[in-house]
Amino acid sequence: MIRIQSLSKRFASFEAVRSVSLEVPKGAFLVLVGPSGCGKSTMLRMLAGLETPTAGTIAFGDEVVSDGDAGWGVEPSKRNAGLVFQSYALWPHMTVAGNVDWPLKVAGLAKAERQARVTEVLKLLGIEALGARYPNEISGGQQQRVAIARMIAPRPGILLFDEPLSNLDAKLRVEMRTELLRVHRATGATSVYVTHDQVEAMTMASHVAVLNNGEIEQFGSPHDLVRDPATAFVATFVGTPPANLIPVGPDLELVGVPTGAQAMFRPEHLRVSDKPRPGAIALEFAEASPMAGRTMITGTRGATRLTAVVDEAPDLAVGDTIYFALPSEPAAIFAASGERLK
Ligand SMILES: Nc1ncnc2c1ncn2[C@@H]1O[C@H](COP(=O)(O)OP(=O)(O)OP(=O)(O)O)[C@@H](O)[C@H]1O
Repeated sequence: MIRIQSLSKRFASFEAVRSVSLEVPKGAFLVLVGPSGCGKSTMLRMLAGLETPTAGTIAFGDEVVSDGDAGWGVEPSKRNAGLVFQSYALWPHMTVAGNVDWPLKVAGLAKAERQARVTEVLKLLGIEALGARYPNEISGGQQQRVAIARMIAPRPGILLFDEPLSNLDAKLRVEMRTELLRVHRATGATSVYVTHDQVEAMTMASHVAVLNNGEIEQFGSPHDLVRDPATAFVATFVGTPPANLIPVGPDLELVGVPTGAQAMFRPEHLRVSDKPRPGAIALEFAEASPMAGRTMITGTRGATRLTAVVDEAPDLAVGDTIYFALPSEPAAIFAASGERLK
């Protein structure tokens, strides 16, 4: 179990993390997701013990490991937590087996026990054939597997990942997501995983915290976030594709909703046509891409950008006028400031 209470981190006058509180049970796969600079890495570094919080606490199970109010924290090496970064940081002069063995040696385990554990984790990561190779003799994807094997070898109760897949090509990244989840389950550990990629977050997480400007916009399951976004930011950040937000105003009048509020419409609820329809919004056709047997259509005009997912796509060239028809009721309404009204 990980419990974070009123956690803040200030660098000089800049507050990178602002009073974050959340709790996940043992075995959870928590993803911290948000745009660049939102404070994800700072959160992870505080969990690892590499940064001391300015205020608030972190507990792993019953043990408080960081106390910002007291200015105190348990040493990184004594937290029962393993960390994997985007760059693999393997020791180049050691073989794959040597790299994985290293933390066990540091922990003072007997040789026979170490050998058995190295074999076991190399097998779990599917790299048992690479034990005698050096890091420069294996691919990037294999190096990342070695880094993960090295992290889990001493059986940490908490696994911390900072964008571990972002150096891999797109296909390998998708495969490694599944692999990582398998390893996470096999270890029974509680994982915290940082990414800016919402698709990664939504496919891997048991719990997601969406961060923006150092604050939690929403904390919940991937399903909760898509079905019931708490803020306009979350509505347009998660989902494939994310929902549309349209300002209530000249393009869209809604009874009882003030001008300036924003109405949310899901891409699968929009209809498109190359012919004008009453109430439809005229945009310029920007792109069409196939998506699981359907077509995702995007239209733009100035700052307005709408996405629809449809069965039948009109035959249009880029720049042609396309009409987006909205359902009569929006799926949600947000204030101009982003908070959910309905
Ligand atoms: N040591 C530091 N000193 C001063 N400011 C810092 C320090 N570390 C981080 N920051 C600032 O805190 C904010 C959050 O940084 P952080 O690295 O946590 O963001 P992030 O969400 O991980 O971003 P990215 O996805 O780009 O890595 C940023 O504005 C960053 O410039």
